[in-house]
Amino acid sequence: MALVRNNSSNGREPILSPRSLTSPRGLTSPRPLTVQPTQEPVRPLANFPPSIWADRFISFSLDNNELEAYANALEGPKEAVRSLIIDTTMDATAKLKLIYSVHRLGLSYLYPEEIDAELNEIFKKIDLQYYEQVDLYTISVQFQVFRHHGYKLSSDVFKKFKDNNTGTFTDDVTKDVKGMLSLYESAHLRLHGENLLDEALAFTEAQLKTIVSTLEGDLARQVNQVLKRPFHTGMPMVEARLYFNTHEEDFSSHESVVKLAKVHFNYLQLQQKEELRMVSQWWKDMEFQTSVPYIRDRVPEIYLWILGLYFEPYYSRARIIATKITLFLVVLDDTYDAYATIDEIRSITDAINRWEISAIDQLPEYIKLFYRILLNEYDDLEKEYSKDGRAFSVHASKQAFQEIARGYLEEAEWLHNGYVATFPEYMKNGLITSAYNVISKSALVGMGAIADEEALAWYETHPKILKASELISRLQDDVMTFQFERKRGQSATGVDAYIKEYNVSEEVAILELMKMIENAWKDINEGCLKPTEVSVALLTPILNLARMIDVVYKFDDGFTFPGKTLKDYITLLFVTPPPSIENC
Ligand SMILES: CC(C)=CCC/C(C)=C/CC/C(C)=C/COP(=O)(O)OP(=O)(O)O
Repeated sequence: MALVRNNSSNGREPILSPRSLTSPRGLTSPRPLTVQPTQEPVRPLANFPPSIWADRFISFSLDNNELEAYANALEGPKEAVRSLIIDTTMDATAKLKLIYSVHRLGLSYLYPEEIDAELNEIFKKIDLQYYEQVDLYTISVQFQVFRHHGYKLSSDVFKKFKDNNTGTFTDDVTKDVKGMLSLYESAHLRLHGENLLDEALAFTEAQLKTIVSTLEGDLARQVNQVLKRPFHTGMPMVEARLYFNTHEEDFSSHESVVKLAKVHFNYLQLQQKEELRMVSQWWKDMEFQTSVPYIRDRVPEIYLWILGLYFEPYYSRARIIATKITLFLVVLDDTYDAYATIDEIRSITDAINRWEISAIDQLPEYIKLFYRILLNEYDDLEKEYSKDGRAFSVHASKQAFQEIARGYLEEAEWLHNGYVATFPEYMKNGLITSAYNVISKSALVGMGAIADEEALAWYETHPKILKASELISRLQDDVMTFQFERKRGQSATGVDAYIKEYNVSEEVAILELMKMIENAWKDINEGCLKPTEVSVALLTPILNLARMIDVVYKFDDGFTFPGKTLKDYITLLFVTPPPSIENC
């Protein structure tokens, strides 16, 4: 949340214009609108920057023949890469490098069993003595490839790079830029107690920053890229495109990998542009831009966020559902933070908890259309998923939505009463308002058979990895937005709660919260190691939610002001043509 508090009504258009009362889905207001000459209350308007994209993505027109042609073109290289992965004549070092590249290019979901079988076989036979003979780059790649896939290769493999006398890293490390870069990537996979990796991260970061301006070509691009964001905390789809552009030497010897990556990028871009068109059209048809014009109008940004959770083609329906529900969250969050009065917030929260259309009468005019659409969308989902016995996931999403409304109300009550919560109190509510419980549960709705009742039951236990992802979301957002929130008179942030609780300076509070975020990342890394509590397919969206917070909030409030990172990412994925497949 950002921008300066603005208490004037600002000469805005009436919130609910007659046009906004009808929609193609028959969402007509039950009563004719009579304009009451009531006095407009003081509202905490934020004047959010408008959408950068306007209707740009609505005009896309999918050519199904083209999509099908790409789908067919995938088959050949897909099988050729499969043959490489299971090739018994390839030595373990080459095999691990291949699997590393396949993973970084976003292709490992095509071969889950083959890759696991290969890694399992190699991991069983690993002799730590082997690592005494090999260079830093090779060790780092192997360390990452094992940890990416849940195998806990010991961080002791890096021990030999530390000088026992000085306790620092050896000169050989400093001279090996590629090795350092790869060690830096590896260190982000650290677990609790892996002090060597904590030190390696600080050391390599400082070294790479010192030398980056002296480098040229791909190496310079790679180092700049990793310093901005290492693979492990990035958005998988974007990381795949960047890796393809700057690490060609890693995989160019395998022609089928190059070809597969190219066709795959082209296929996915078409599919995703169509999905983005669908949600953009829906948003326009639902007339949110006119009924709730005070919110952050961020359809491509929210679609990107959800694409960050899962990009696999078979989650297309899941992405559409999760995007719509997350857009509902934006409406709710901005209504509570940047428009409604406290009485209106109480009544909206009550209506969301009653969840029945008759509750619409208690709502202020401006939010009635939203309420109707919210109930309709969930009704449609319930009908759609009841057919195959999956309505339980829709109910879980709805309950989480009701819970977050109560969480937002709690924040609003604190603010209304001028109360700064204790830190534990803040965090209890803050994990709810992180929105990640709603989003992760909503993400399950369209995922199909793997998101069964057992999977949901695991989510309901509020596992450590989910808590960690929520904590990262809540605190990374707070650290980047608390100054703006304060300016707007919003003091419900973790930074203020921490300062009050522990009577420390702002700097100390921020450092402590950053440490909590680091520890939460270690929890996530541990939760992704074998044996995992649930399947990797269910864990990955939770890991990816944490990654998306890093993407959006690492440098600034990238959601309120999406003109930097998110604009670049949206441009790269949905505007810039993917690598050409001519001559493939
Ligand atoms: C909290 C957070 C980063 C959530 C991310 C998940 C997500 C996409 C939620 C939808 C609503 C949203 C964009 C909240 C962040 O804005 P904000 O900074 O105004 O959130 P706040 O009002 O909860 O601080």
